[in-house]
Amino acid sequence: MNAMLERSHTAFDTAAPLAVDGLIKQYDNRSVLRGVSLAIEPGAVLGLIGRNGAGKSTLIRAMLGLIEPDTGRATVWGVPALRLTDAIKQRLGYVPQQPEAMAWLQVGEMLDFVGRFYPRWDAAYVDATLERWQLPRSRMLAKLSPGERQRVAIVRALAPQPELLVLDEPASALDPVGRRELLREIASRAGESGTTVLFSTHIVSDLERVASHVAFLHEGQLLLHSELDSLKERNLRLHVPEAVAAQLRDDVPGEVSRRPHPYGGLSITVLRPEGAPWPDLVTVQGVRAEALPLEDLFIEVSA
Ligand SMILES: Nc1ncnc2c1ncn2[C@@H]1O[C@H](COP(=O)(O)OP(=O)(O)OP(=O)(O)O)[C@@H](O)[C@H]1O
Repeated sequence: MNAMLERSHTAFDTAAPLAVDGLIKQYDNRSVLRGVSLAIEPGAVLGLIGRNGAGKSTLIRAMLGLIEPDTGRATVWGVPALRLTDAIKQRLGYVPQQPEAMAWLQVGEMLDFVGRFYPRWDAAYVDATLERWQLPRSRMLAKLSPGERQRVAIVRALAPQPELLVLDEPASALDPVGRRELLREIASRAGESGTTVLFSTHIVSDLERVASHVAFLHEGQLLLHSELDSLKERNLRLHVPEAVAAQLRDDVPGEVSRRPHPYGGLSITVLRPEGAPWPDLVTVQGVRAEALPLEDLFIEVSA
């Protein structure tokens, strides 16, 4: 696997809505997070992407102080995540991957109960959304389908009008219509209220629809953290004909991966650092260049 390609922020940014530095976490002597450092800018919509088991939920839980890392630190607006005050908790909304059941309550009872703890609780939003999603207040939480339970968890997280919204694979149990609606809601919260959003996913198209930034986690390491548009502009796959490939001695600057091209020569993926020029190879006669779809770029980066 490639060494870490692009570290995010080197300095620990304590003013950031969410920041982690050097997070290491092991379970049963297996490293799940291997030194993750990341800071999320105010107003960013960060899509955290990675394959099953990459460590996304573990990272999110450590960022919010729900688990303690073995090493490293996490802060929420500069406050250590393991010691969040009620005032900080009121400013953040969290949709866990598996929302807690509270099975003995009805939908409306649970939301009314939770709402009492939030000064900015938007009861009108709750009523309108429950109606739009055809979720009667009188339904028992225990009897909801996983998708319905996820919708209730989303309402619960959004109703306090949080400044920071953290969603762990929020769309996993939603149907395509629900997923689109949720993504629209995330985009409008970010656009209109300046809400900072972190959401994890393994669906690249969801990420492309709403994220301003992307972080790619692979086997517990953060391989990429970038603005989404910049990432799209900075990558190229180069098809290098055999005659040119034979003369290549060293790695190409920004090289991410190289493999034999099915029709001869080499296929080299390049990720140009921010502000750096393209490598000279791009202009060599016979070399063809194409931008990669993000999904392919993630595969190359983790190859
Ligand atoms: N409490 C735990 N005890 C033991 N192992 C754990 C625990 N929590 C997570 N793991 C392991 O850590 C690894 C990362 O899990 P995590 O849930 O963070 O991944 P993920 O990227 O969110 O995966 P997915 O996309 O499948 O939800 C997995 O191999 C998982 O089995």
